[in-house]
Amino acid sequence: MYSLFMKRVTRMALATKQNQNLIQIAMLTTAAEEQRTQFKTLNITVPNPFVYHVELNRPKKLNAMNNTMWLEIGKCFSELGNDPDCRVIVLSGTGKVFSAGIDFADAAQIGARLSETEDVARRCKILHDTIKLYQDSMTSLEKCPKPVISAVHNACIGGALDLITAADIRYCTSDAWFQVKEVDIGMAADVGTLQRLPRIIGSESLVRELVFTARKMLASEAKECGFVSKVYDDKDSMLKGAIEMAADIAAKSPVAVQVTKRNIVYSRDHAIQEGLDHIRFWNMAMLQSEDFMNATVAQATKSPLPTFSKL
Ligand SMILES: CC/C=C\C=C\CC(=O)SCCNC(=O)CCNC(=O)[C@H](O)C(C)(C)COP(=O)(O)OP(=O)(O)OC[C@H]1O[C@@H](n2cnc3c(N)ncnc32)[C@H](O)[C@@H]1OP(=O)(O)O
Repeated sequence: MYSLFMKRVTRMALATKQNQNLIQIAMLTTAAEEQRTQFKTLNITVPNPFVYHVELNRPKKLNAMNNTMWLEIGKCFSELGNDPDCRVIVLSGTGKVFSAGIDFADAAQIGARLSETEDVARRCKILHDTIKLYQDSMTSLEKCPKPVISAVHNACIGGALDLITAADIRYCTSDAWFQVKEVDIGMAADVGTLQRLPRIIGSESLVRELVFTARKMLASEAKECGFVSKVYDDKDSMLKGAIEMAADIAAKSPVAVQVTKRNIVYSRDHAIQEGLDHIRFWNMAMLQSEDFMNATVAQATKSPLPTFSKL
C-alpha cells in the first residue's frame, strides 16, 4: 500500500516537473518572441532552455551590416547580458552567407552627411560618433557576461570579422572564408579586428599578412591557425554542434561561467598579477554562493550536476 502511494507521488512529482519544464520553455519562447519583434535585423529564438540563438537577418543583402543592425547588435547583447533566462548565445547568419560586412548603402549615407557639413570639426564629430557606436556594438559581445559562440558559414567579411573576433568561441563550415577587407576599400579596420585578431591567433606575421593584403582565409587555414576551433561539413551540423555546446555550458553554474568570462576578458588585457588580484576579489564573494557548495558536493559524491537557479 505504502509503495503504491509512493509510486503515485513520484509519478505526480515527475508530471509536475515535466509541466514545469514545459512552462519554462513556453515562458522563454514568449520572452524570445518579444525580443524577436523588437529587432528588424536580428532573429532571436530559444532552441534550448537558457540557450539563445541570435541570427543576423538581412538575407537579401547578405546580412550586410546597416546602421540599424549595428545599433541592434549592441542593444541585443546588452539586454541578453542582463537577462537571467539567457546563459549562452549562439550567433549565426540567415541565408547564403554569414555577413558581407558593412552595408555600402549606409556607408554612402554617412558620406552624404559629411559632404553636407562644411566645418572639419563637425565632420570629425560625425565620424567619431559613428565609429564609437559601431565599436561599442562589437564590444557588446565581449561585455556580455554570457559566452557567445559564433557559427559562420560561407562569407565573413570586414565588419563581420570584427564582430566574431569579439565572440568567445568560433565555429565554421568547410565552405567558410574570412576576409579583413578594409584595406581594399581604402580604410584601416577600426571596430575591433586590429585589436583582437592578434590576441586570438598566435602568429603576428599571419595577422599582418591578412590585414595588409585583404586576402581570403579559408576554413582549413582558419582552423590551422586557431581562429576557429571546429570546422563542420555544413551549416545544419554546425548549428547542431553549437547549440549542443551551448546547452552543455548552460547546464553549468551561471555564477561559475559568467565570472569565468569576466575574468578571462579582464586577464587578456592586464598583467598576470592584476588578473590574479581581480579574480581574488570576485571569488571572495562568489565562493560563498550556493552554486559552489552544490556543485562541489555533487562532484565529491559523484552525483549528477545539480540544477542552478537563475542569475
Ligand atoms: C566605421 C566603419 C565600420 C566598419 C567598417 C567595416 C568595413 C567592411 O565591412 S569592409 C567589407 C565590405 N564588404 C565587401 O566588400 C563585400 C561586398 N560584397 C561582395 O563582395 C559580394 O556580395 C559577395 C559577398 C562576394 C557575394 O557575392 P554574390 O554571391 O555574387 O552576391 P551579390 O550579388 O554581390 O550580392 C547579393 C545582394 O547583396 C547585396 N550586398 C552584398 N554585399 C553588400 C554590402 N556590403 N552592402 C550592401 N549590400 C550588399 C548586393 O548588392 C546584392 O543586392 P541586390 O539588391 O540583389 O543587388
